[in-house]
Amino acid sequence: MVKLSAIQLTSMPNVAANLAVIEQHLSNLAFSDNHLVVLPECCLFFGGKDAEQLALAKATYKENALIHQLSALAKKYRVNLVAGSIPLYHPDTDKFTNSSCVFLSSGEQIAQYDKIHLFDVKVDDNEKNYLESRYTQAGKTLVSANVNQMKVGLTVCYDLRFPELYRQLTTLGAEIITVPSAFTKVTGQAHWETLLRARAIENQVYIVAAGQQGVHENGRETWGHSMIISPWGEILACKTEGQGSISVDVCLSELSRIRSAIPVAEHNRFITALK
Ligand SMILES: O=C(O)CNC(=O)[C@H](CS)NC(=O)CCC(=O)C(=O)O
Repeated sequence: MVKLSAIQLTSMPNVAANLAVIEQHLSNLAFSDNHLVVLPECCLFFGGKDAEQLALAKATYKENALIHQLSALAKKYRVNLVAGSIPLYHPDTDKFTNSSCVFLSSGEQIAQYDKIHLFDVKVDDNEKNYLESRYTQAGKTLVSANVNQMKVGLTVCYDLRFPELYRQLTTLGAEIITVPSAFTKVTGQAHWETLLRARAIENQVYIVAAGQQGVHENGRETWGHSMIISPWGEILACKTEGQGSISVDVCLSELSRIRSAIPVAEHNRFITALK
């Protein structure tokens, strides 16, 4: 058995305040090496002015401060932590990567995934246009992490709309795929649950999706509805609104049962080349 948790946040443009909220939620969760806890996208800084994330990434680059703070939390609360995403400075381009970092319960960092698909999109909400690529450098590489018995594939937010990424992570062995997010209220209402359940069903994986939710300091509204979904597509837990955590105990042998009953990986005529 392993335990999967997602923490939903209404993050502010203030690292210390967000760390305190994360710490409060972590302190309510079970101490266990077989526990995977997922935080939302931009968990340490969200809802500020456009260039502020870049400024934070630059200011914390030398000492790797954001990584150290998250590592300390994973160690203190003895949980394996998929720390949603944080901005990490990329000097070559003078931008930052929107990076999902994985820490073991020892505090050791074992993975960094840089968001591949950037949200350059027109959405009919307060802000209308999003241009994530203005300050963000897109990642290029698939990343998975082995966390004890858990084979975890990493994605971030808008990546959810690109099923090829999920298929490749699954083909490379992922059994749990994490989706730290800050979906807009408008697109979340229309698409979030359907996309998450489809990714879980088609790949026969557990999905742990942790969202931002609420009205943030810059007026932006996020959808929340953090969810843990089974490889059969069932919503095992959901937090619609507010900050807080959801947790479920799952048995990873459920995966092999579903995968042998409906062997889509074997039947798939497109993925042979990837194997
Ligand atoms: O820019 C920041 O401050 C942090 N990054 C985000 O909030 C990102 C990029 S703007 N949001 C998404 O990817 C939303 C995707 C989404 O809502 C959808 O696919 O419908």
